[in-house]
Amino acid sequence: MTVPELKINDLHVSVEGKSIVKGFDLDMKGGEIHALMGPNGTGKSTVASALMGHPKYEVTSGQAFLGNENLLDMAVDERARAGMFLAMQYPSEVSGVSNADFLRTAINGRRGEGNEIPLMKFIKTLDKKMQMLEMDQSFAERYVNEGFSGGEKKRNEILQLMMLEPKFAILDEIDSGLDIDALKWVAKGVNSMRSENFGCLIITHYQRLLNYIKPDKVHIMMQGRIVKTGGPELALQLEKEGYDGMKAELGITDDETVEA
Ligand SMILES: Nc1ncnc2c1ncn2[C@@H]1O[C@H](COP(=O)(O)OP(=O)(O)OP(=O)(O)O)[C@@H](O)[C@H]1O
Repeated sequence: MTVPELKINDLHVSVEGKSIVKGFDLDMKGGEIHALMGPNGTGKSTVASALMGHPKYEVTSGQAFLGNENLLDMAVDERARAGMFLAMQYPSEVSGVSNADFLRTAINGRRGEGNEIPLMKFIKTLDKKMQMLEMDQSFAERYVNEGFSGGEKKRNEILQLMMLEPKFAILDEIDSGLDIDALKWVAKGVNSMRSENFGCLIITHYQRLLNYIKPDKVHIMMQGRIVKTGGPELALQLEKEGYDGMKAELGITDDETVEA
């Protein structure tokens, strides 16, 4: 398997004609886990949606490559087949479709016709991964996310991640709404995926998650682009000083568009 590298150059994204992402650069080597932090409304989820090919998010310029594959040239399903995965900030409910059926269909969609996962292997794998996440087996038969609590939905996103084994995952605020124990199980699930063939971008507001999933790099995004990159200590600095402290350090004012 090729080691995936995610390279984003000077990405600009508009939503309903309004420019949101303004020159976003990111370079992630295969196997790395990075964290993306930034104030509300700065465009973190917009980057995620644009990379996954959401039609509402118009990439007006820039490039995004997963290995040699040009993501921006691909349809949504092609991006998923290429190994992209998004754990959503607000996971959708899919009424009438059981979690197990949903996962099996998604896995087979990626594997392609003639290469479907054998049923017994699927059941065993699902069992094992649900146990790892301390999810009750009844969640396999329940409709996708229907009636799930906020924390159960987030855990279900990680179950999808572990079952689909993508090359590159974006986890959008996977820690929001999780109690302390669930946070640990989610971190355990993500850490179990760690390998040189799996890259992961964790969008989060809280340093706490990064105590459990050690990132290789931490990026701070403001006003539509990354303004500072560092190691895990950057998240601690942010927690201590807040975004105002970071803005003062970088000389960013509220109305000003950050210059490249
Ligand atoms: N589908 C949409 N329609 C209209 N505006 C949108 C849409 N998606 C994003 N926006 C706007 O783009 C801006 C950036 O939103 P985005 O969700 O990317 O921010 P964020 O950094 O992820 O914020 P948060 O930390 O609050 O989740 C916001 O002003 C938001 O209202």
